[in-house]
Amino acid sequence: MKAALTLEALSVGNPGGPAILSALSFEVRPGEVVALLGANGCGKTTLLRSIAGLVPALSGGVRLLGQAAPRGAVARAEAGLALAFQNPDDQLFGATVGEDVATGPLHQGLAPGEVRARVDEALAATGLTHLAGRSIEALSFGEKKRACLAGVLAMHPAVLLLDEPTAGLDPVGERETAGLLRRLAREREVALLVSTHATDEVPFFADRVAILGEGRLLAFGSPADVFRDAALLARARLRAPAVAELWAHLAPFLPGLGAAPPLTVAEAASRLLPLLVPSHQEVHP
Ligand SMILES: Nc1ncnc2c1ncn2[C@@H]1O[C@H](COP(=O)(O)OP(=O)(O)OP(=O)(O)O)[C@@H](O)[C@H]1O
Repeated sequence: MKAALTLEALSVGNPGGPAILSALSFEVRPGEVVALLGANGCGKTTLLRSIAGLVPALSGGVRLLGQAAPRGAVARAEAGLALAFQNPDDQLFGATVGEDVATGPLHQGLAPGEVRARVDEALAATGLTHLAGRSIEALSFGEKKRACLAGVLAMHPAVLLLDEPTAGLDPVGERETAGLLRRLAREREVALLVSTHATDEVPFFADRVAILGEGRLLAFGSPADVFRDAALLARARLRAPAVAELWAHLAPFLPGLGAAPPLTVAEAASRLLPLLVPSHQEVHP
């Protein structure tokens, strides 16, 4: 399958400054979610802004849907790419939530009925329908983050870049957003590149993980591969999901657990129950 987004030896930094990340090469396929992980200040936002065309690359290239990406943010948006900003105040300009979410579809030149349908759909997906008429200034931080997500969803992009979409969300909202990202990828074939510090959610939404650190791409692989590499995580100032850390503490004393830790509570439960309750499999086949 042709990649939706391809980075070719891309080096990025702030205008006039040195490279923050050098020679990054990886791709995101249609229907795939790639999580972008790395410590504070490693360059996740800089990378996403550069891919979106807001900051020129220092060297290397970006391909969108198989073509060299056009220059500049507007041309890249027209080519099917959207970025939801880390700081909602950088993105939200409409008077009300509904007006703000309509901005993208209106710029796309859609008919009024289609714009309304896109807005309704995006607000429902992000749990904001009841706030459609509320002024942007009156929103809580978490509501603003959801409004940012709704705004990019309404544009129906082929490639969606999300900068910490779950930051500031309540725990249920965090899990709901993880599910929404999964569905977007599966049902609409969107390619998603998502920067996040929500380590415990990554196994729920990401197919592959890009680990950034030391000014470069340290690793690119499945959540199982990267989260089971303790040396890699230490180098990148990251940790595995909490349930995998618990497993690592227990495994030396309970050989039956096996070495490869689970990444979700559900996976841990299904592996622990037969050990702790031998009759479990007969009772609950
Ligand atoms: N306008 C700017 N001018 C100079 N340096 C900047 C500018 N914006 C960001 N930086 C620096 O660039 C580096 C990368 O910042 P960036 O925001 O991309 O990191 P990040 O990985 O997204 O961090 P976080 O996890 O804290 O959001 C940081 O050291 C930051 O201080």
